[in-house]
Amino acid sequence: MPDLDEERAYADRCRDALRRMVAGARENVAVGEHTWGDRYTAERLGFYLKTLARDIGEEGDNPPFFGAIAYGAAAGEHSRQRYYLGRRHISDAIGRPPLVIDWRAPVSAAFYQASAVEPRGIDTRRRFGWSANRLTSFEDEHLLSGAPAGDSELVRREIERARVGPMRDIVATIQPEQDTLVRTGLDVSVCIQGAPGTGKTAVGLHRAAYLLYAYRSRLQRNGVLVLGPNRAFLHYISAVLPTLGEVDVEQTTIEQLLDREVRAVDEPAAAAVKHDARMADVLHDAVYRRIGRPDRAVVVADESYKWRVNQHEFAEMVDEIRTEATTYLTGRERLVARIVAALQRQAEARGQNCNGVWLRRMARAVTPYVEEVWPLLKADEVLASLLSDPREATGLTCEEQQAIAWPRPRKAKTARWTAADAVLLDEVGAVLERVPTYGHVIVDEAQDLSPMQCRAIARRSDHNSITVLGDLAQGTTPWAATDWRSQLTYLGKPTAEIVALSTGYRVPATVVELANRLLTALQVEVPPTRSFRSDGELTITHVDDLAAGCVAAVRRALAGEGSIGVIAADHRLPALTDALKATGIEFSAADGDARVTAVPATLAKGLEYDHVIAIEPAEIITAEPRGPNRLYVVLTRAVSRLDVLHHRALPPELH
Ligand SMILES: Nc1ncnc2c1ncn2[C@@H]1O[C@H](COP(=O)(O)OP(=O)(O)OP(=O)(O)O)[C@@H](O)[C@H]1O
Repeated sequence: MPDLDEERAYADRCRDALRRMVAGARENVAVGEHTWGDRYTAERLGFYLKTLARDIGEEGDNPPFFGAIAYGAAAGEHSRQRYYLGRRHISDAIGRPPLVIDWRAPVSAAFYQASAVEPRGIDTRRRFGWSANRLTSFEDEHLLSGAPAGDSELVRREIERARVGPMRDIVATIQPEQDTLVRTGLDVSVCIQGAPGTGKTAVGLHRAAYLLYAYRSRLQRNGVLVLGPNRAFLHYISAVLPTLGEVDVEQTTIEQLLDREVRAVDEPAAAAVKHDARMADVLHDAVYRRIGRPDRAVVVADESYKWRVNQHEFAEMVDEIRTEATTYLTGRERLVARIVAALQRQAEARGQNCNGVWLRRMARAVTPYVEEVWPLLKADEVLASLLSDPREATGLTCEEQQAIAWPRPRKAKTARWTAADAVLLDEVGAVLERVPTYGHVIVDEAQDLSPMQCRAIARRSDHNSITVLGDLAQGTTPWAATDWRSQLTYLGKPTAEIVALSTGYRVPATVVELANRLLTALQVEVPPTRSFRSDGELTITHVDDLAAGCVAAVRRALAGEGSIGVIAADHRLPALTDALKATGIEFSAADGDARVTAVPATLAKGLEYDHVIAIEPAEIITAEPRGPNRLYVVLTRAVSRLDVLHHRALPPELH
């Protein structure tokens, strides 16, 4: 294997080749703008090139490769071959073997999966250490020698490094159990139950990148959707996929996906009913109840003739289509078409020429008859009518009907929709007509979704696969799942495989041990986390004044490195941020990028900070019905250090 100087020379050669690739591609864009006439493609390519240019130019901290594998003599087609692995494929000439192979290529899988027990023909696995953009070291594992490999120091250092800024990719250090999930085929739906910091989000994002590489043409049309819990989370993860060269993945929240202006908040009792699975039948009924029975025949005058479908035949058509239609509006269109076809048969029997113009005229003429029995509906009108008078919702109890009833009837135009209404509107919309689907959907923090939200996701992945990521112990919504099988059923994938991850890469062992003590209070069956990390620090301090204690803790934390997150019950946070402001400490909100971030407990999910200052656990517990779960989330955000400050008594589990 080459020595360090030779590896550095190889890295320079790769950088030069990458620069030439960018220059060549840029030229292609310039040419493409004139010849393709496809502005979209040129734009996407331009965006891709900018990312590429930024990676090798401005950012400069993305090494061209992170690992290499050298095969032994008895490795078939790979015999004595050496491959370098990087975030992207690099080649210096067409027809020559690439200098660097994309981490997603089939040959790269061996880098992640090979072990001393199962070397897969690999003689040496080399991991490279970089500092900024300089190759500083490498570490070899000789897998064929049969000696058991110890833990890689470079992997440990990467996992234990202090965190700053947004989430980074983990391509250099993906662990074997994670790699298996990342490389699961496009046709397979999988559910990953993982304790905090086990890399669920990382696995989900890398799976998106892998699928786009391995199944690009199949995914080109429908795309990949990543759903996260809130904007702060999306901000945190937003850089990972672009760094991996994937800029076309839609990353959003379920609220943004449903795209409704939310102008009101439901009482808890109303929200509970609206998110209940029975609402699917209630809404289906509310739509299909509008279909009536014809009370007259269809009669259409056509020059000197009159074509007709008698009342009985008309009623039969309605009944038949009602049972076979996939959606309400296709049913309506089919009814029009069926009536027109009946008229056409009569007209043709009389020698009429039934061309396109004639057919369209007939369709217009029969529409008023259809409207009487199968009226055109809009989702917001259906829901406004139901919420104005929910007595027709026979699947609900009287109390439930009252809980969702508006105080006075309203029209759709003046309705002030809530977040739960947005989900119901989507459901009604789907009863009316099909929604477009994605090629693959990745759902993070899926334990928090209600049955109705799950259905909204299920219909967007109809006939396609999904990746479900979550942790039952971190469920904080009133409808949070307590078992995955039923959640998967609502998500339309009842038989998806459930895989558990329990090695935590974020939270150090001392902090994990504290958080694990809460598990018994959470009433869900999940294995406790095992931490990969033996470093880290935990302090629990009683303070007389929370705000003053917080300021002092932040000051101490600022003397070290890494990001700092102050997390407190939502109603406590303003007093703390006022105190930070008064002392001139700069900080940002949960979706900002300052070194200190002030985070309400309800937004902490999915985020992580090098140093977390968690304020008053007892208050976090009492702030909401699932307070213990929220506290579990808060305590597991720390990467290197957790300071717990309390004035009130600590919750008994934490003693
Ligand atoms: N193989 C790995 N190599 C390096 N870092 C890793 C690896 N796996 C996970 N991490 C890091 O551990 C941290 C936690 O990962 P991630 O946020 O994906 O976990 P999670 O299971 O989604 O956690 P939570 O449920 O608490 O949101 C991240 O900083 C991630 O980059």
